[in-house]
Amino acid sequence: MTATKGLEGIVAAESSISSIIDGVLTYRGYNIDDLAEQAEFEEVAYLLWHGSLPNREQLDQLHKQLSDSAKLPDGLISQMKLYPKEMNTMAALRSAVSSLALYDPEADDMSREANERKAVLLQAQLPSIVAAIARIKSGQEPVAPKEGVSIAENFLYMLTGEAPEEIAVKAFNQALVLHADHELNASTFAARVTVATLSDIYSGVTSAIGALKGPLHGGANEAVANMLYEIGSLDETDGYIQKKLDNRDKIMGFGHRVYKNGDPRAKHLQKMSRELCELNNDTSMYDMSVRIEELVTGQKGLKPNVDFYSASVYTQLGIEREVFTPIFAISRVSGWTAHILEQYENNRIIRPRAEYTGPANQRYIPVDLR
Ligand SMILES: CC(=O)SCCNC(=O)CCNC(=O)[C@H](O)C(C)(C)COP(=O)(O)OP(=O)(O)OC[C@H]1O[C@@H](n2cnc3c(N)ncnc32)[C@H](O)[C@@H]1OP(=O)(O)O
Ligand SMILES: O=C([O-])CC(=O)C(=O)O
Repeated sequence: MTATKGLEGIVAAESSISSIIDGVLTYRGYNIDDLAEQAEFEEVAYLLWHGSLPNREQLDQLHKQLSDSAKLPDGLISQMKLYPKEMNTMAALRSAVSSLALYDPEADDMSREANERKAVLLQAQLPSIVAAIARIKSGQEPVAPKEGVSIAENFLYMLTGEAPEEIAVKAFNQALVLHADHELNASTFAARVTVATLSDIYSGVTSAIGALKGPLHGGANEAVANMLYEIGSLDETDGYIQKKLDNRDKIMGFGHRVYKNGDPRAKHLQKMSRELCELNNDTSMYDMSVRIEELVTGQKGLKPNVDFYSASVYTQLGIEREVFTPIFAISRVSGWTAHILEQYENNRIIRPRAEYTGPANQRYIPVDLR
């Protein structure tokens, strides 16, 4: 038995949710480019869960279900207020989502209907949790969700307490669409491994959040923003990046296990980043990002992934860096829950083997004789 490090190239599940073939990403057969330009995030969530786009009536019904479910249990808000102010926002999100199960009397109901209902509930409540965590961390009261508005608008409203501009809602909606699902990425795999033991959907999403937190996965968007702040200006960019390249350090937001010729989501985020920077009359962050791309792609052949330009997009929307990875989770929970539902439908416990590399034939010596 020989192990493949990082399971590279291993096909570990069948799935009909999203595909990456020859560098083209589709959700249920729809090209991500079309969805990014035209779809509302709620339509995409429906598509991932049900396999087809909703008609007007189905979409209206989903909007209503999401709106009805967006308010958080009072007990959860009280609990989040007790988290230390220095909390890591992804750790707080992980704890809060785990706690959500305690407030759901159907948490362990494994019927398809109950799990679909919980998928909608998680999709509705994650934005409310993330906005509440961000506000509590900065010493502000959480803002209750608004009725009858989209997830993108509601999240930006709950974050600031003010009605967001139309352009911000449009950009944020597009970012949500672009992050919604991505085949068997690490967090989705973690979710599937967890629920394949027939554990509940909350456990699956909690595992996924833990996996997304790492800087090699979703945590890279915050790490990119930290890098841009550390560099500070276009003039400093070449020196900073060259030093990292010479030291063979990783440059966050570049490279991908599957895409070797570029991530199809990055161009949309790059365009959005440029437009928002121009609108804000300050293109310095965009200019720095483009220069970093020139250097890293030029010297290492590595292309930006979804996390690279999303950092400047969220910054231009006035969002704090520590909320970037939780925002990823707000979108990806649609994909995680779709994969969890798919796993339950055709389940077998996921239990691979390890190639043993430790010592053999050890003799036990009692503790006082060692
Ligand atoms: C939503 C997402 O999860 S997208 C990914 C977000 N993560 C990041 O942006 C973090 C930076 N990127 C990386 O760490 C990696 O490219 C990953 C984790 C995305 C993919 O990892 P893997 O498929 O295991 O690629 P691996 O790390 O083996 O890279 C292959 C080679 O490219 C190099 N490389 C890969 N990414 C980078 C990078 N960002 N900067 C510099 N060098 C890199 C590696 O050092 C390695 O070089 P070597 O063969 O000389 O040792
Ligand atoms: O697929 C991956 O390995 C990481 C990724 O881009 C994502 O989860 O969106």
